[in-house]
Amino acid sequence: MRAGAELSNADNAEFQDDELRREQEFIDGLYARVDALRGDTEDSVTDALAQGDTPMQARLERDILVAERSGLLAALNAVDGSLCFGRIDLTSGASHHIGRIGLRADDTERTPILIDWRADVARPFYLATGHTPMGLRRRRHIASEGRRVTSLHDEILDLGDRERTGHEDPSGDAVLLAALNSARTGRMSDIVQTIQADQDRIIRAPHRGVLVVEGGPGTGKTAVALHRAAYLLYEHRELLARRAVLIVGPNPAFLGYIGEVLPSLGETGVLLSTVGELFPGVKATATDTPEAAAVKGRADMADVLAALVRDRQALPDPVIAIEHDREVLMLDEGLVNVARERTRAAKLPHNVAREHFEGHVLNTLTDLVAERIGTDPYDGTNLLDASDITQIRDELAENPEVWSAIDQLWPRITPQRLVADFLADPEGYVSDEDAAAIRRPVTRAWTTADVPLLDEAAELLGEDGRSARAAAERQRAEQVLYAQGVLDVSYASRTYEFEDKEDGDPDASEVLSAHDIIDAERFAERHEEADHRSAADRAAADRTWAFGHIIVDEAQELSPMAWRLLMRRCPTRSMTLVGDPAQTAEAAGVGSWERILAPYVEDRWEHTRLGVNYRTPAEIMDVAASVVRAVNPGFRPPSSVRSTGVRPWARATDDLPAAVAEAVKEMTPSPKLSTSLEQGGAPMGRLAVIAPRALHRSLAARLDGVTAGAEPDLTRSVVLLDARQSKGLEFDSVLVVEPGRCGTSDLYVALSRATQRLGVLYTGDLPKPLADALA
Ligand SMILES: Nc1ncnc2c1ncn2[C@@H]1O[C@H](COP(=O)(O)OP(=O)(O)OP(=O)(O)O)[C@@H](O)[C@H]1O
Repeated sequence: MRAGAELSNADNAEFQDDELRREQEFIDGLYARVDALRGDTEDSVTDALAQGDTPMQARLERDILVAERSGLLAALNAVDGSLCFGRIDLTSGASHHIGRIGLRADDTERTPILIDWRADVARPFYLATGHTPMGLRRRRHIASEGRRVTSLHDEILDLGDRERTGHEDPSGDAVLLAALNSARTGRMSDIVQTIQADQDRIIRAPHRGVLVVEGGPGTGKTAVALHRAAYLLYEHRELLARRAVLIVGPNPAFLGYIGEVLPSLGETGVLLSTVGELFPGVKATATDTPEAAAVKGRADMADVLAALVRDRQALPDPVIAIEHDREVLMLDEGLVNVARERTRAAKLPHNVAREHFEGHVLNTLTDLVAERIGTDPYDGTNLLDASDITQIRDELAENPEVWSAIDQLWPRITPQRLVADFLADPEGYVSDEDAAAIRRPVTRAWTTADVPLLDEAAELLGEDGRSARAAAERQRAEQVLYAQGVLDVSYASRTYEFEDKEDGDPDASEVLSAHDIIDAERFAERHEEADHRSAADRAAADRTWAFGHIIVDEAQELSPMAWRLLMRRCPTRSMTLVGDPAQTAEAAGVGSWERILAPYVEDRWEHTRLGVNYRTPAEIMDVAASVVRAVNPGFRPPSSVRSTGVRPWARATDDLPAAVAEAVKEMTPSPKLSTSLEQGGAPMGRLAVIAPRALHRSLAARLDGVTAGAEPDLTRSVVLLDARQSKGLEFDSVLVVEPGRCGTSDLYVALSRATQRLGVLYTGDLPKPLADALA
């Protein structure tokens, strides 16, 4: 580095090269440390796995070590090629390199050599400004390709400091703009190198309570939510590794799109899911009409389901006759009503309460029998003693007619049965119009809007204590069987060895086999303890799991019933909700955060806003905003951080498939562009054709290699989507087809997906706001 003297061009180039070389050397050292750590970790995993027949306890410890080390290995592998991206030089003379993970030197002090971006020490990298330098004199962004440093971008934060490196970036945003202008890959990438100050504050907001992050298209809500998950996992590692973080997204394609961000930050302990996947054992494969989804999502469905359950707790009409001991017992409405009210008073879920109801009915019938056979004809007193009564009760409990009456009056019900029956015959529980919207045959597959109903039903029904015990017993028996199988295998292999070595006489051996020291019961217990699935995997299989933190993306879309489900999964209410009310598509969605949250946290939640659009250039955002402004004149879209000078266009056509095919050719990278954008022969640019679903078949027929359907492959160069599917995604170029057939918010979403180019194709007339904006 030199003081700011004048340099010749040649001197300057050499000076810059020196600086680059020094940085490269340092980063080579970091990679050498990573390689060494990786080697050690791999060796310890291999050694542990090679410890064949160790005692059980040692084997458990080994499994834990393998799981932990494998996680570490995954993190080390994930950061390879993008380990270090920044450096801060402090006025104190210290300097720190910032990276995706933290590293320490292999010396006795274990000196930190790379600071994790989430550590407090790294914070000035994101927040310092010339106005508030936070003790920094310089911030450096380091750009790399793989392990090779390609350029340095320095910002001088202490204006009195005259030392220069030759890599000064006076605007301070070259790295950000390069990231925003880079070709899309079909997978979201992390933004760890260029997190902006307002985003950083949200990422590091305290863990407790509900935080709502609102912002228009492209303001980085999704990116911020994912980095917040990584930050919380770092800051509250112990709690969140145990309870896991749940990230809820609108559809599987979106989850695929964001799925690589957290692993690239070295974090894997997160469950990504749609609401439709949150009831273990059910996969939502069918689709509701918007009307049906809206009815099913309404908060009053909770009351409807509660009423359905109560109605299953029936009364005899007017009496059930039970043949017992050559007599007939009359179980009438009055008697059952008493048993039912006593059972209900316990306020237990229906299936759990069933045991109580059984008890009350058996007692009632016992009284009837005792009265008949035990009453003294002279003074009316009962001559039976306690053991007689117990015997009568036991005999009644053996009578299948008693059980058939109980099954009729208080049946065991599964959530699936309750919801399927309701949807097949909803009359009487909802209005005729709503019933017409949701009615469907019992056999149809589940939809996303059914899942919160199933979950609500599961809460109301609970698990019958007896069947829960039976299930636990079954599971235990399976484990014992499994353990028996393992022991048998070990026994068989022992015999084989002995036959070779000891002439087939097993008893001649001094080697103990597993059979000798442990039986299947004990082995099963050990096996149970050794459930080393990650918390995220266990959470995915457990409907009643309480997550440590929940992040909801596109939160504006969720129905009140979906919120009930999510709140049950997060009793601590540690949540981050991100969304944009202007992009609400679902009729079931709730219009205001107040209304969503009041039932759960009253007004105890934080609201924060992101106002800069990093995705959509100003030229495109103006067009997108015009659509919302037509219905809401006061609407203010987020301001775009860049403009490209490329104007969006609109063309009329009377042959849509031909016009789309032509436009797709124009909008996929030109040969000139593709030389710079191609990598490994595959064009980097991605184009989305966003068209009404009814046109997909005819359009796809004219587009070679296009990907479409419910879960399109977003890494392909041309993707065909409808507006709803495009939510949350982004592409280099977007072609919107027949905008007049989209609702306002869907069209706003579709028009705001492009990072570079937007074209519009239509038949007939262009909607007026678009015609004005594109004139
Ligand atoms: N600080 C940043 N540095 C680099 N890129 C950023 C930054 N913030 C956001 N981006 C990029 O801007 C784009 C939009 O971000 P993101 O998808 O998170 O926005 P969003 O608010 O969720 O948008 P939408 O509501 O339209 O889905 C992404 O490509 C993201 O990587």
